[in-house]
Amino acid sequence: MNEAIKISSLKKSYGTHLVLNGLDICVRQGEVFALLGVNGAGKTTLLECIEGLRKYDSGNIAIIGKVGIQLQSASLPGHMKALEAVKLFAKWNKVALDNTMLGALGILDFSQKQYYQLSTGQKRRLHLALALMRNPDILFLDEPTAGLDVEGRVSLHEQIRQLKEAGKTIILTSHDMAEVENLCDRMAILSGGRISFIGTIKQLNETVGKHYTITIQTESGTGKYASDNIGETLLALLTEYREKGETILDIQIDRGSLEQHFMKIAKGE
Ligand SMILES: Nc1ncnc2c1ncn2[C@@H]1O[C@H](COP(=O)(O)OP(=O)(O)OP(=O)(O)O)[C@@H](O)[C@H]1O
Repeated sequence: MNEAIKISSLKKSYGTHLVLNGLDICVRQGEVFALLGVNGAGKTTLLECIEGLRKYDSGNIAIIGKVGIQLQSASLPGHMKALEAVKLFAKWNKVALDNTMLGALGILDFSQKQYYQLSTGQKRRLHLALALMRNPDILFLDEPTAGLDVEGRVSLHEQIRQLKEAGKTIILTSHDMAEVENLCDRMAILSGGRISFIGTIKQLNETVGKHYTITIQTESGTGKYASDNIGETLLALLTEYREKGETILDIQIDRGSLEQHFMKIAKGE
């Protein structure tokens, strides 16, 4: 598959604080790609470097296609009506209004409302519409569903899926693993200035999926055991408990949620 973005040896510091320490990432055309990491890991910094909004110290970023950006903390003048903003952006970009796109994003429902009157979800949809104005090939979404209720989230997910179907490459940051699992083809986890994992959800599960926690409850207490080989460990534990003459009351085997796996990798454990 062709590349939409190719990043090599990217470094960025704020003063003495090294935030991106030599990143190599390829994003393929037409995929939904997530950037993950704990607060302060450098996701926004990386996005802004790719978008050309922030200078980086060294390395290379190649972008193949037209870019649209939805910033995390975008804002418009409070008294500007939604439709006025849309018309202004269309004029700037020298494009005709795309009523189909505006209708699909639900902008026409609140087009006469002033910006300050819009809900968080309506603002997000408006900013997405503005980002789509130039009909970009590559779309950057910085935490697109943060602060949205369930309905807003579901509707934005549907819009992102439709944009993918229309052939767009989408790069988003998120803290929500369920969202990433639902929407994204691949992801990169940033940790300590480096990429600690890059791949699909399936590959993430395969990488970390063999770490089990076994909890065994007996009359004399509860024992917790970590294992990479569930069959062997369980057999050894059962034999040990039998030899000690302890009656097992309950056994629980926990494979860990995707969220837990992510946190371990993101924290560099
Ligand atoms: N303009 C700046 N000047 C100095 N330091 C900054 C600046 N912007 C970000 N940083 C620092 O760089 C690090 C990475 O910040 P960044 O916002 O890129 O992280 P993030 O992963 O997007 O975090 P979050 O999940 O909280 O949005 C943080 O330690 C932050 O304090």
